[in-house]
Amino acid sequence: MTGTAFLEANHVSKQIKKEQILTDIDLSLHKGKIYGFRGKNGSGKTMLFRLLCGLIRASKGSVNVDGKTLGEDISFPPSVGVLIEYPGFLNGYTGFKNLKLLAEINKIIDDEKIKQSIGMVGLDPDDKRKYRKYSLGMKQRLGIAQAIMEEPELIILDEPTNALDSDGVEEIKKVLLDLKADGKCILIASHDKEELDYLSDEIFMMENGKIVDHYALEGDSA
Ligand SMILES: Nc1ncnc2c1ncn2[C@@H]1O[C@H](COP(=O)(O)OP(=O)(O)OP(=O)(O)O)[C@@H](O)[C@H]1O
Repeated sequence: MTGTAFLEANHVSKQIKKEQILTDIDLSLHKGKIYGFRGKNGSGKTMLFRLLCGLIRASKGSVNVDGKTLGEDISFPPSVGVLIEYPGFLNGYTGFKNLKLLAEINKIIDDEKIKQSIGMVGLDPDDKRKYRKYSLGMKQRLGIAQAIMEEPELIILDEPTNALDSDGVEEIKKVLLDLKADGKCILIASHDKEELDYLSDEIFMMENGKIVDHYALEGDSA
């Protein structure tokens, strides 16, 4: 693909103690695309995502976002939405209140935008139930709303459709394709080959912390 990549990983490796977790990862990812990451449990998808969003640092190599190097020019990508494992939502607050607390960190969106994001993932923004009463699927939807509410340029989602019923999966697929059409750079890890193939422009296959295959999907939903 021509043009400057939005997110680049250059020979990235990660070692924790003696264990080699990621080895020589190269990525060149663009805006307006969805990238799917597939691999067995423990193949390194989550660790790679942590690294790309600045939560951990590479042992070797570098990650650049929009031309800036993580850990040198910037600590975190300037505009990123992340869903990795279970977000630390507070049990005693509603979904809206949880997102409002998080929105107060950056202060770039108002209540209306929070409610709109909650609605986009198929939840009721005015639901008075506390987070502890949410089903697993509702928690997952709220996690996605949290990741997209500030309209970040880079969206990193680890298993976004986990725990969702088939309606939920369809809703989230549509949300992700709309975000792609808006020019976001979207990374998704999933075990579901069919879902990943449907959404993605390119697939990265991971095995033992390495990218063992990388291919573009023809005739995707773009
Ligand atoms: N904090 C840690 N310290 C040391 N090793 C870790 C740590 N976290 C994960 N690992 C190891 O890193 C490897 C990659 O794990 P990772 O969670 O990235 O895999 P994954 O592809 O996301 O798996 P899954 O599909 O189960 O989510 C595994 O071998 C795991 O045991």
